[in-house]
Amino acid sequence: MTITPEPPPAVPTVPDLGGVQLGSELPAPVSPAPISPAPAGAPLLVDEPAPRLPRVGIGNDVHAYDEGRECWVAGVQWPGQPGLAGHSDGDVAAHAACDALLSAAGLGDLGSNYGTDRPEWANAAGVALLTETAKRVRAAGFLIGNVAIQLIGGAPRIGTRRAEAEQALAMAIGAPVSISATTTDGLGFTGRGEGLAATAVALVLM
Ligand SMILES: Nc1ccn([C@@H]2O[C@H](COP(=O)(O)O)[C@@H](O)[C@H]2O)c(=O)n1
Ligand SMILES: C[C@@]1(CO)OP(=O)(O)OP(=O)(O)OC[C@H]1O
Repeated sequence: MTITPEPPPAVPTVPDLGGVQLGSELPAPVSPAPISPAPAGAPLLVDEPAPRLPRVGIGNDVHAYDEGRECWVAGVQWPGQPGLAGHSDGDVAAHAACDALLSAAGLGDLGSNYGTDRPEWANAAGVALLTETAKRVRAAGFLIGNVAIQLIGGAPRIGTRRAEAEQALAMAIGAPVSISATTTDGLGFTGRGEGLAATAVALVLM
């Protein structure tokens, strides 16, 4: 039986770039140095320092709105905005950042570090928890790279004071903090105006 080879797959066409060649501005690729196989009987473990890989951590927090409390979000007071319920000041942005840093450093979470059973943290400011968290992360031998936070909910509108809020939290951890926000387009508990949520990621180095 004669087998007819299938035609090669069609090469994707490249859009007309008006004479500009894709990749023409890139340096010529450099061939990697050949890697010699380890000689037979060589020990598998080499006496070299382990690479200092970055570690990421994730944090989430949610608090219900409480009109009777001052609104503290992302280390900043928001006059005229609904406050947040909680054992502390309910600053979801600072709390999510704490959890992300603790997670990156393998130091547990907010509850295991500052549980509601510890009266000394009652009504604590988010910035106070974050300052203490950064101290614990550094004491465990980590450098803090950065923290990124996203607020999820309608109020407060972080965009109106983003730089101020980022600076307040950056001062607390001694590293850059970026804050974004989304409203969820009216969906879910945040859309119904029941509360505010935040998610954060942190990067630390050993
Ligand atoms: N608490 C918030 C929520 C949103 N923003 C800003 O509004 C933009 C549009 O929100 P979507 O839900 O439609 O994505 C968002 O990108 C933020 O710039 C805010 O400042 N504070
Ligand atoms: C911060 C702590 C402690 O004061 O209390 P809350 O303000 O209730 O915050 P939450 O993020 O729900 O839990 C962590 C608690 O340990």
